[in-house]
Amino acid sequence: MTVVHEAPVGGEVPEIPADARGRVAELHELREKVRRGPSEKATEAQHAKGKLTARERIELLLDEGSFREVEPLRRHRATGFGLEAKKPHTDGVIVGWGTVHGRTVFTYAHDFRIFGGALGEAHAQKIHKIMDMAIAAGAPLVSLNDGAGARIQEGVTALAGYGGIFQRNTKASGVIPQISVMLGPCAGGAAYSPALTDFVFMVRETSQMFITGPDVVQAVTGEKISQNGLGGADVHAGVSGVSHFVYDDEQSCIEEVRYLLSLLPQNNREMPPTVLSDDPVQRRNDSLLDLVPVDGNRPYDMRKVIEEIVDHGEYLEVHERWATNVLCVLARIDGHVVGIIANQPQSLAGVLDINASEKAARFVQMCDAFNIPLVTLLDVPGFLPGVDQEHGGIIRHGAKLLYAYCNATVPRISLILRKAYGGAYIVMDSQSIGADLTYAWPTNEIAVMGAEGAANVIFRRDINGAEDPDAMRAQKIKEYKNELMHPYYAAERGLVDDVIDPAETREVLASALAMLRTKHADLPSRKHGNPPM
Ligand SMILES: CC(=O)SCCNC(=O)CCNC(=O)[C@H](O)C(C)(C)COP(=O)(O)OP(=O)(O)OC[C@H]1O[C@@H](n2cnc3c(N)ncnc32)[C@H](O)[C@@H]1OP(=O)(O)O
Repeated sequence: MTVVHEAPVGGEVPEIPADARGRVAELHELREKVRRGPSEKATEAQHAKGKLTARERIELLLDEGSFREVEPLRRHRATGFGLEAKKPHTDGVIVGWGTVHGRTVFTYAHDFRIFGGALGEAHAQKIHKIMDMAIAAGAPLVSLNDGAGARIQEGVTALAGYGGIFQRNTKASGVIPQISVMLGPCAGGAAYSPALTDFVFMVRETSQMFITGPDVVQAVTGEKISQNGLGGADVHAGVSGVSHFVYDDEQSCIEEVRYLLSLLPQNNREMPPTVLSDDPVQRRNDSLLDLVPVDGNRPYDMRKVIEEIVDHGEYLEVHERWATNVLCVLARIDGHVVGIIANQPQSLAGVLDINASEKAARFVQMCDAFNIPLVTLLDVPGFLPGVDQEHGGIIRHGAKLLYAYCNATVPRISLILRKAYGGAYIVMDSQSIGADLTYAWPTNEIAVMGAEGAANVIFRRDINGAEDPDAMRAQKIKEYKNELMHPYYAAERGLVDDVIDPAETREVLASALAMLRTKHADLPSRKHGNPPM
């Protein structure tokens, strides 16, 4: 049978089957043709690059057999540059919804085999429709990106199509989770939309993101660089911070998207999904005493502390390779999702710098938007001093983290493990900026700065005028430590709610989180704040 839609432009129009059965058969034939896509050769070329087709990706993302496609028969109506003769069904993007772990998820996937996945008017309208549906239904949106940006032949209508996506990305921000999975070379608009979403996933070697490709870069600046060198997965996961997660292959990448979705609510009116945990909340954390050295200058791996505290030691680390001096992870305590922000003493001693501030600020903001309580683990020597940092705007970037915490209305608990100095102590969810509960281990030191630095400033005259300046300095450091830097100084003033045995950490956090589950807090009515972006 010849499908009527086979030859829409010119040529002889085939007969429409007269009976209902014939028409149904025609429909199935058409569906099968659309499902197969443009050609076997194009599919082979996609596979040869180590990439899956759009439909294969959707199958990996969604629960088996749950995908319902929208507008599979859509075609563009553009003219010029030979487009009249090239009108493939789907117009290069497959859109629809299905379920992930039984919950509704909307998705769209660029089909690189059609116009290199480039976005034209019809293609854009399909994405707009699915985004509107996701917002209306209050369900997450996952984009599977493998597209060359604006479709060059369609000019300004393609550009306008991107505008509509950006506008919807922004409207959906903080309303439904938006996840961008980068699975091919994504240029121009195809890179900007992901930047507006909550999470960006990339795959090594096969995915790239850039505003302008290597050829344009070379023409404008003279710099010669490969696609991966300019905007590959490792660059964006480790240098620019554009990507939150990076994987070696598409299968493991998409599997992790499913895991992330299991930790997020459907929308901002829901709580994240809880599970029944068989990891007892009373489980003692005796190993923490040996894990964290008392000497504040000795490094250790904060990930091990997190593993010890959370259910079954399981967590998902966001931005694992970027700004490694701060850790941002999603995990569960007593089956309930929490967002943990922690200094990492084994990277730059856990200081806050420009990138760490920005990373943590975005994470705090995301958690607050999606009703995920915050647990902050402090072991911070301060903000990183230096000309580069000051000139790079550490004040402005550090303020982002301060703003994000001050603005967060979800339950907020902070725990000071060892030291918390200066502005970094205030910023990292101190009681004074609105933490609901603040705890400290008996090893904690909260102060404006370390004792050595403090003594050099406030006892400078005594030290310089002494017969033995070194002995005087040592004495003054000791005095300062004994007076101000003992664990109970803050507790006596009510600035920490309790000093706890490290072995009780999990139990204390779990009970505080349980108490705060019914917390309700409102911010003053306003159009929106004016954060230092
Ligand atoms: C707002 C904006 O989005 S501006 C950005 C506009 N987009 C761009 O500048 C990107 C232009 N394209 C490219 O640089 C490259 O095609 C890449 C890097 C994306 C992919 O490179 P390759 O993997 O080598 O694929 P290749 O270049 O062969 O493209 C595959 C097909 O898509 C087509 N294609 C690629 N980009 C576009 C585009 N933007 N518009 C229309 N068709 C395109 C190609 O003509 C080719 O078609 P064919 O199979 O019929 O020959």
